[in-house]
Amino acid sequence: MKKMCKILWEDLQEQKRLETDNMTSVKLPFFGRKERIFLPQIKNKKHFKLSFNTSKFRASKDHLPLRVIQITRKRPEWRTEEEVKFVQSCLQEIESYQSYSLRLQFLLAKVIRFEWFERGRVILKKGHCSISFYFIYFGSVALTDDEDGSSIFTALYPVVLQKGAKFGEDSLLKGTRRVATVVCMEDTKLFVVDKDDFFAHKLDEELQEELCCRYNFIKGVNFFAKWSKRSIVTITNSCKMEKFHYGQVITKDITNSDSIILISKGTCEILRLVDLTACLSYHKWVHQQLMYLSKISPCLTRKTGAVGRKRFEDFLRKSFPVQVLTNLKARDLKCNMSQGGQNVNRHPTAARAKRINQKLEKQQIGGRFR
Ligand SMILES: Nc1ncnc2c1ncn2[C@@H]1O[C@@H]2COP(=O)(O)O[C@H]2[C@H]1O
Repeated sequence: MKKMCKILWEDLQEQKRLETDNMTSVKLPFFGRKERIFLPQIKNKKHFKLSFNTSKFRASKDHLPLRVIQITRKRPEWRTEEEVKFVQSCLQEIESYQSYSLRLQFLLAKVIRFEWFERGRVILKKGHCSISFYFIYFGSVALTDDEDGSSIFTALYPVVLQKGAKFGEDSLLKGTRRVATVVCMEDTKLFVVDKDDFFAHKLDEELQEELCCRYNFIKGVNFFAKWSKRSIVTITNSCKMEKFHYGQVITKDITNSDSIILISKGTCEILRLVDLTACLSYHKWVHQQLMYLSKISPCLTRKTGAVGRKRFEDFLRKSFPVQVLTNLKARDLKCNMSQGGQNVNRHPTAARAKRINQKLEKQQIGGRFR
């Protein structure tokens, strides 16, 4: 609101100035500062109309809700659970933060605070004691070996950490000194976790426990059996835990993914679409199955009058267990039902699809014996 008033006031001042300069005699398409308030074609003074340039008020990429800043200014014990959850949801923008378990994310959101540094500002110095660690919400920082960080803007290939990264955690956990100087490459928004809060809220224990669990799990996977301890520790520190609920698609196309997925708990199905239209043995097999089907229920082929392809598709649909192809079936069902003029949810859940499917199958069976 303040911003809006300020812009209006500035532009009204501009209008007055232009009016005194006999602006009406000059054809000026813009009124005031053109990027702020736009005045459509001034022809008649009576039709002066102020209109807002909405792009000026659109949330920018680095936008952080004011409420988050207000909450993180409070002492950890004064933050309510709802506030902490709100901060946690906003911090999902930060990739390195996402790598923690939900429990740790919550604990971090309880103690985290916001800081903003301008370009060129040294955040921490090499050799100093570690008192906090940082998440980059927006901007970038560079690492250097010299204590004052002066070489950063002249170095050819500085190590740069971008939005989403974190730094300073290792020395805080190990109680060692800083191994590098960190300088802002641009105006940078950071979330900071202080050592005192970190240990007071037993985040170190939580973190160690989580890392230990991850390490043991990764070590137990056959694929990593021959990997060195150091490599496994590196993976442990860089991997991220994610939870998926029943029926949720983990990834649509794993071949395009740049990560590998390890299942620590539960099961998932991997569906592969294979084009068998040119495969003779497959057609032979289908033919055999259809022959068999027509033997055990001859009315099916005679009564439906369906063409081979339709019968084949029906057969395929029924030949897989319901839970295996729930999603495909749901899609198929949606299509079938909308053709029949029935009203179906746009995204039926797996359970619902299963129920509808069973109902349909029952109807079909009933139909066959009528
Ligand atoms: N090569 C690197 N790549 C990424 N981060 C680094 C690298 N070297 C140092 N850091 C980070 O920079 C931080 C400097 O302070 P710390 O030693 O506390 O922790 C360090 C790491 O988090």
